[in-house]
Amino acid sequence: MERTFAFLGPRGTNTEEAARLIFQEKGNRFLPYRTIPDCLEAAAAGKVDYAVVPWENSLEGSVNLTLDWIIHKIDLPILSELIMPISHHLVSAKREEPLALSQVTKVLSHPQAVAQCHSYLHEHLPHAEIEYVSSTAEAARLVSERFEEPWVAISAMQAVHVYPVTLIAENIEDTENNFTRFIVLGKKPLPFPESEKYKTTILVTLPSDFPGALHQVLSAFAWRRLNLSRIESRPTKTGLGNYYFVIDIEQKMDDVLLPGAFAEMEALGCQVRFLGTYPVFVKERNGARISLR
Ligand SMILES: O=C(O)C(=O)C[C@]1(C(=O)O)C=C[C@@H](O)C=C1
Repeated sequence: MERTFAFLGPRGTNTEEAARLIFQEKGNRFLPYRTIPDCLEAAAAGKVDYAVVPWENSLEGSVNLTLDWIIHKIDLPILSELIMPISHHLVSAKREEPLALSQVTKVLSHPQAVAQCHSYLHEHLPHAEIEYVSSTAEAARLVSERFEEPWVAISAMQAVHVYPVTLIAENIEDTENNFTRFIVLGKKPLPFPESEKYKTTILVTLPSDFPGALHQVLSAFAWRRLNLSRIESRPTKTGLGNYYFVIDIEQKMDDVLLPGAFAEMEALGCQVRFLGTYPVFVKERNGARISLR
């Protein structure tokens, strides 16, 4: 059965690698979209079956654009998560004389990628301007097109195979512990194999004027011994100081514990929105295959 996947493009992004890794079966089609909102809207409008987007990085934290779009703009369940190691590389346009770092005037990349390479940039390219673009592959594409400019891009290794660029420096991320979580969203369920690890993600809005509401919410999980792996607050966009809490619970939706916790929060006056219950897949660094954890 043919399935279509929107990914943050153009060709050669980390998101494309994540999408192709998790959906390796023949017949799947992967379509590049220019921005994260474009990917999510394509899946929401049924132009593609699924969207694959980044949503958290181990060095830089949440990809706020993904969170905000899921919260405010669309209503698509999260169907799975892939955790993938990320390496960044410095590339320039192919040129006769290799570009010396001292000649570089501008570094282009995605804001998350730049943030994951601050130490390298501080040490080796303190003189260069930083320009944020929509993805790491877009940075490589632009640098290759403007080959007369002394510009470099921070991009993934796949981009080196897609665009006419040369590697200048490899693995420039601040630490080896650089992992990004990608999620798959879509209306139709996907037949994933059983996994040892599942998560459930919810969005909680606290009642106003309720001192200690967050404490009460957390205790609804604590006394049921439900493990939380992330609590992220995002503005509701209704006024300064109003927040949603995105909460990842380390287990699959069940019939007893989670419905009980949600009912308890609702009884406190909280609004609870279910964002998905899904298997987690992990690609180990240097691991040829993804494993289930
Ligand atoms: O630009 C890319 O290659 C992406 O896939 C985006 C993205 C991100 O938004 O976090 C994905 C993984 C890395 O953390 C850096 C950039």
